[in-house]
Amino acid sequence: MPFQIGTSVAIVVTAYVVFKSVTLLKNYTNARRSKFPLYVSPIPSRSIAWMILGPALRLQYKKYLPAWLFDRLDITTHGWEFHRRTEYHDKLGKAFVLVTPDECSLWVADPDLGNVILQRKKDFEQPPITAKIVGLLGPSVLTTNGEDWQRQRRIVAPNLNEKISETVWDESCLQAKAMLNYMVQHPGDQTLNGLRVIAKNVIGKAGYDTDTAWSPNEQHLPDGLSNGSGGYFHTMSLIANNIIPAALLPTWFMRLPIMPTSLQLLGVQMNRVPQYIQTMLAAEREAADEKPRDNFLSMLVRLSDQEKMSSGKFLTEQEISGNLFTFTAAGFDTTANTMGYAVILLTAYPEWQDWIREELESLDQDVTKWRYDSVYSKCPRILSVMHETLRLFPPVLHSTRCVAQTQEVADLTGTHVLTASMEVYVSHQSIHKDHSIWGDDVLEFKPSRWIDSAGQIITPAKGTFIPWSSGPRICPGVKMAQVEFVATFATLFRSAKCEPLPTELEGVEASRKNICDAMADSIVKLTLQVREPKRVRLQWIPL
Ligand code: HEM
Repeated sequence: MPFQIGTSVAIVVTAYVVFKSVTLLKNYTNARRSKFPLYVSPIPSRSIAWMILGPALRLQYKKYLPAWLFDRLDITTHGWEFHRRTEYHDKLGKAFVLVTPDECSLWVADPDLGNVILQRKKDFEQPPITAKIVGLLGPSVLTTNGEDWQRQRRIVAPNLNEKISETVWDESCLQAKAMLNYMVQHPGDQTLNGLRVIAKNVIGKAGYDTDTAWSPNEQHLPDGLSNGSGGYFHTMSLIANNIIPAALLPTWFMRLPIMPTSLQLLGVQMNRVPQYIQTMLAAEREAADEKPRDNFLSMLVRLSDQEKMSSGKFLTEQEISGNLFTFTAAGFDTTANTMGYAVILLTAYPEWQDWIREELESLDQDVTKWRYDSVYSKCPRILSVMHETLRLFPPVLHSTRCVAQTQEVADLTGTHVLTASMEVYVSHQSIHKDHSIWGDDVLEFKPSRWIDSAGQIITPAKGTFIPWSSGPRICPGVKMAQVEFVATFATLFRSAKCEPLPTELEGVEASRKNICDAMADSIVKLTLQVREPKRVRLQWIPL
């Protein structure tokens, strides 16, 4: 019997190794045609086990493996660019092809080539892996291509334009004021969580017309679970924190008693999503009957009317679910993490707090008097803090595309043929850390690099600053995120300063180093974030 089990295992393992060797060879042949430099790794980079365990075990295998082996593993780990910056590109070139048994992917850190790829949306499409991961609740503007993308983009983008700026501004100021009042009284490890609460509540107000008072605990189950939106927001936050298992594991599997409690909760909550959406849409229909409303959710309700199909402006039920997820999770996680990194950077390098305060001193001390029209444009230094944070810590590390049909691209090394189904990653992170673009102080946090002699924000050369991607699929939430960031930071730093909170055993300098170390220990979940936010202990001191 043991012999039979042993033989069966040996047969399965041999078949797996042979199969992966064949696919590796096939991908290698495909990659060679491109004439880009090649880098080969034997790791099955798309296996669920590796996608979940790879990033989690990175520090262990870094410790025990020789550098040549570690390098081959590390490049297949999602988020490698954050830790390795331009290292692989320095060795291999500004564009190279990674070959594994599961993928053949072009990595681009050349701003000109990246720009061309992101402009050619028909030649370089959103790949199936994006739909698999970010489309877990249905197709959306982020996951589709061709006519489906065009129809959804025309519907979604206009709802994120200037007309919501005033609401976003007012709500961000209100939320930040409440958070500051709490933080001044409660120094400790809550700041990053508090900023997530702001981002979530601002999306709630701007997208769903939902008023939620700021409260310190993002993770606690909100009272409104039964009314749909409370439970929905809570689930979006859980998914954002566990995107890979949420996308790749079936919910029945997550709910097994042997699974960690956090995964079981995720499984239960994900099963409830259709019910939450139905409740939200029904409540919105009722509210709209009384008084027509103008927000993201009411727009979805209007377009869910299938009779509109003939007008070409409609969304299917699945698309409503998918776009709600994209709008909520993508919009909130990106902005929340950007704000988190910016607070850490300003605390680690306090001279920049003094620099932004010079700008803020001209503003009324009473935040409730601030109006978007008159105050936002007076804060270019705060916007430059956002840009500098996004340069160093872009929440989305790269734009992902795939080659739909054979394409040609050219760079300084010549013309290259790219064959389907090659994937393409335009690396925001590696381009943002390139010293030939940004200078020798590339790794320094220096917001003043964004301000020209007239005190206005500098527009960098095409393709060199792309935290929001570029081309026709550029993030439609840029303005919303900027308004939210500026309102929040103006409110926080107009009346307080932020310092590291030392423990009894460490001094201020040691605690400053501790928050920098916490920031360096980041991980990609839905977007880039500090692995252990509770390590960031801060105190807010009123001025
Ligand atoms: C700092 C904040 C943000 C960053 C860094 C960011 C980044 C990005 C990036 C890089 C993409 C393009 C991905 C690709 O090329 O495949 C994207 C797309 C998108 N973002 Fe954002 N985003 C932010 C905020 C927001 C907000 C606040 C919203 C809405 C509430 C939003 C909604 C979207 C949507 C709908 C798309 C899909 C666009 C399309 O494919 O046509 N984002 N975002």
